[in-house]
Amino acid sequence: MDATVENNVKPVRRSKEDKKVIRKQLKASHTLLKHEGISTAPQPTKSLVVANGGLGNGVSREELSAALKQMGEVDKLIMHPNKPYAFVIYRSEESARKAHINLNGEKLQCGENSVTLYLSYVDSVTCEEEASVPLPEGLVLVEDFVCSEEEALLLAAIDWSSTNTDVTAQKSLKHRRVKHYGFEFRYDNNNVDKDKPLPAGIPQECLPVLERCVKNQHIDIMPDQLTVNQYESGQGIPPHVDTHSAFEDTIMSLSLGAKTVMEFRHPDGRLVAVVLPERSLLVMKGESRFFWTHGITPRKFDMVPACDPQSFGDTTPDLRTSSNLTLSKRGTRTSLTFRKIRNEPCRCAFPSACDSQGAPPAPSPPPPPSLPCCHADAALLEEQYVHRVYDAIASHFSSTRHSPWPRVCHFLCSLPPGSVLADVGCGNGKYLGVNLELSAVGCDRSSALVQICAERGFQAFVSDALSVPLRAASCDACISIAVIHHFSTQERRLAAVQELVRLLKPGGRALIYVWAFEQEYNKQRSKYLKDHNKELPENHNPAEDSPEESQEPQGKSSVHSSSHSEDNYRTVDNNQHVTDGKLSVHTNRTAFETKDLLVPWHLKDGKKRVEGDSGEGGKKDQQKEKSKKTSRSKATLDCNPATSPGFDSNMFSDSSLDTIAATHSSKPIPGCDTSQTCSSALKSESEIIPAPVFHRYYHVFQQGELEQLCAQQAGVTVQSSYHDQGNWCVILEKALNR
Ligand SMILES: O=C(O)CCC(=O)C(=O)O
Ligand SMILES: [Fe+2]
Ligand SMILES: [Zn+2]
Repeated sequence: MDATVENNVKPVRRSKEDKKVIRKQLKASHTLLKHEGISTAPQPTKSLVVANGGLGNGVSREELSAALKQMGEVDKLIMHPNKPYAFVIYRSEESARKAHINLNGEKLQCGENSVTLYLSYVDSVTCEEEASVPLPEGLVLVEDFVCSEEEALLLAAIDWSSTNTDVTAQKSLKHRRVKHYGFEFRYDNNNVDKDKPLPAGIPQECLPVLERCVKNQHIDIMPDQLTVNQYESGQGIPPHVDTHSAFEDTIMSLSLGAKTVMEFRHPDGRLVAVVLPERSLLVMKGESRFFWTHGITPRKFDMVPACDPQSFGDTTPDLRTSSNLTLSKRGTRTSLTFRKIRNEPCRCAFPSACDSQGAPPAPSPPPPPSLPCCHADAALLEEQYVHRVYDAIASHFSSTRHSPWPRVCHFLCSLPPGSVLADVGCGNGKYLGVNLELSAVGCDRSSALVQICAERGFQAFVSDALSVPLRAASCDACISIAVIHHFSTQERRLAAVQELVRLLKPGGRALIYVWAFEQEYNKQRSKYLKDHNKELPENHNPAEDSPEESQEPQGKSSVHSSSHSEDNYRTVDNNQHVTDGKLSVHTNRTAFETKDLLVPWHLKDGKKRVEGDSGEGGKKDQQKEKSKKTSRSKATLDCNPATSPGFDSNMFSDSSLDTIAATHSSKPIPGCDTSQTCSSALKSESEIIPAPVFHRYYHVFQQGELEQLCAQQAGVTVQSSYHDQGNWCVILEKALNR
C-alpha cells in the first residue's frame, strides 16, 4: 500500500493536544509494561516501540514502514502477529528522535481506518531468529506451478454462468461456491455417487497441468474428479479430511487468482498454517491427506511473511512466531482440487480417521435446545445458554462494550448526587462510572464480568438478577440493561422486574432495556440491521454498543472425517419458523423471525486467554467513541485482523486498559458450538484457529410486552417507554406509599 506521511499523518497540533498526547503516550508505556513486559526508556535511543502500530491494530507493514522511513533510514521493523505495537530500529538516534517528534500522537491511515501512533524509546529490542515449522508429512507445495497465462486460461475454463447445474453439479454453499466435474462430491453424505458420473468430465484445459503433475511424479494415475471452489474475501472451508473411502491417496489443489492461508491440524494439536500463493500447487499425500485436517478460516485478511515467498523446502515459516509478517488482503481465490475416485475400501495406515476401517463419522452436533416448559428446564437453559456463555466470552464481550448508550447516561445523570444506584446485570460495568456523583454498585451473574468490573475499580458482586442480596427499598434507582431478555419464561421475566422493584425505595425509578423483536421502528432500521451491509460488524449487541464482528456463522469442522460445510444448528430461514419447539439460531443482522432464539457469538481472539496468555485488551476512548460513531463497532480486544477485519485500531487510546480477565473455559459447553473449532485446535497456541461460536438464548420483546410486564407489578407506574436502537425501554417508578 502506498502510504506517505504527507497523506497519512495529520500535521500541526496545539499545545493542549500536546499534553493529551503525552498523557496517552505514558498510558501506552504503562500498558506495554504491564501487559507485555516491555519497558520504555526515558532517554532517546535508536529503537522505538510504536504503540497502536501493530499488525493487531490492522496496520500493515507497508503502511507503517512508509511513514517511518520518512523520518530516516530504518534498520529493522519488527511486527509480531496480533500485537498492538511494532518496534522500529533506526540506523541513527537522530532518525529515531525525528520519528518521535513527528509521529508521536499522529494518525496513520490504514486502509479505511486510522490509528493514532504513540512512540516511546526502548533500550533494546529482542528479535528472535525466524522460525520455521515442518510441513505435515506428505505435504508438498510447488510454487509457480502454472504461469499467469495458464492461470487465466484455467479460470476462463470454469463457466460459473452455466444454468445447467446437472452437468457440473454447481452449488452455492454458505462460505463459497463449488462446481464438480467428473463426479459430484455430495456435502450431505460427504461422499460421491461412484456409479453416477457427471456428464462433464474434467475440462480439457486442465490436461496440460495434469500431465505435468504426472511427469513431475506428483501423481501416477490421472484424476477423474475435479472440485472447483471459489472463495470470495471473507470466505473459507471448515477443517476436514477428504473422505477416505471416496478418494485415493493423493489430492492436489491448484490455487488461482489470489493467495490464501490453509491451516493443517494434526489430531495431537499441532497446527501448521501454510500460505498458498496464487498459481501454486498443493499436493497432499499420506499423513497430510489422511490424518491432518485442512481448512481455510473465513476472513478478509491473512498474516503472511513480509518477504516474497522463498523456497522453504519441507518447512514453512512459523506464522505464529514470525516477526516479519504483513497483512495480506484476501481476493477471490479459485481452487481446483483434483482427486481420483476410489473403487476399493481405503486401507490407509490411519484407521482411527478412516471411514473404510470403521472410524465413526464426524460427531453429530448437539441437538438444539427447546423452549423450557418448567422452571427447572428454564434454569438449565439459562445456565447453559446464558450464564456459561457469558463466562466464556467475558473478555471478548467486554472489549466490545465500551460506549454507554446516551439515553441510559441521560437517566443516570438525571439522578441527584448521592443517589444509590444498583445496576443489575452490570456486565463489564460500563454504566457504573457514568455518573461519579452516584453511589453505584453492580451485580452480574457472570463472575468473569464481575472480575472485570473489579479490575476497573467498580463495586460489583456476583448475583442472579432474580435474587439480589441487597436490602429491599435500599436503592434510589436501578438499571437493567439488556438482561431481562435472557430469561426464558414469562414468569422469570416477571420475577426479574419484581426484584428490581423490590430494591427500589418508594419513589425510586428503574430503567429497563430489552432487545426488541421490531428492529425496524418508525421506518427506521436499527443500527443492528443497518450494519448488515458493512464489511465489519456482526456479533450483535442488543441494548449495547454497536456490534463488533464480521464473520458469517461458520460451518462445522471435523477432525476425523470430511464434512466440508454447513452449520450444525438450524438457522431460521424465511419460511421456517420454529416448528418442533426447538430454538433456532438467528442469523445475525437480519430481522427476527421468532421471539425465542439463539444468537451466535463468534469468539475472537479468546483462545489467547484460553491459553492463559494475558493478552492485550483494552477499550476505546469514550470521548473519541462519541465523535467517531462509524468505527465504534470495532472490538478492541479483537485485535486480530487476521480473524476479523473489524479490529479496533486504537489499542492504547483509552483510560481503562487494564480490564481483561483470563476467563475462558476451554471445556466444551452446550452453548458453544465446539464443532466449529476442534478440540485439537483449542490446544494450539495459534492465533489463527477458527473462532468457536457460542449461542446465547434471547427472548426478544414485542412492542408493548415490556410495559405489560411492568403493569403486572403492584405499586409501580410506567413513567415512560420508548424504542431506542432496536430495544424496548421503560422507566418505571415505585409508588411513594409502598
Ligand atoms: O480450496 C482448496 O484448496 C481446498 C478445497 C478442499 O479442501 C476440498 O474441496 O475438499
Ligand atoms: Fe479437502
Ligand atoms: Zn483411510
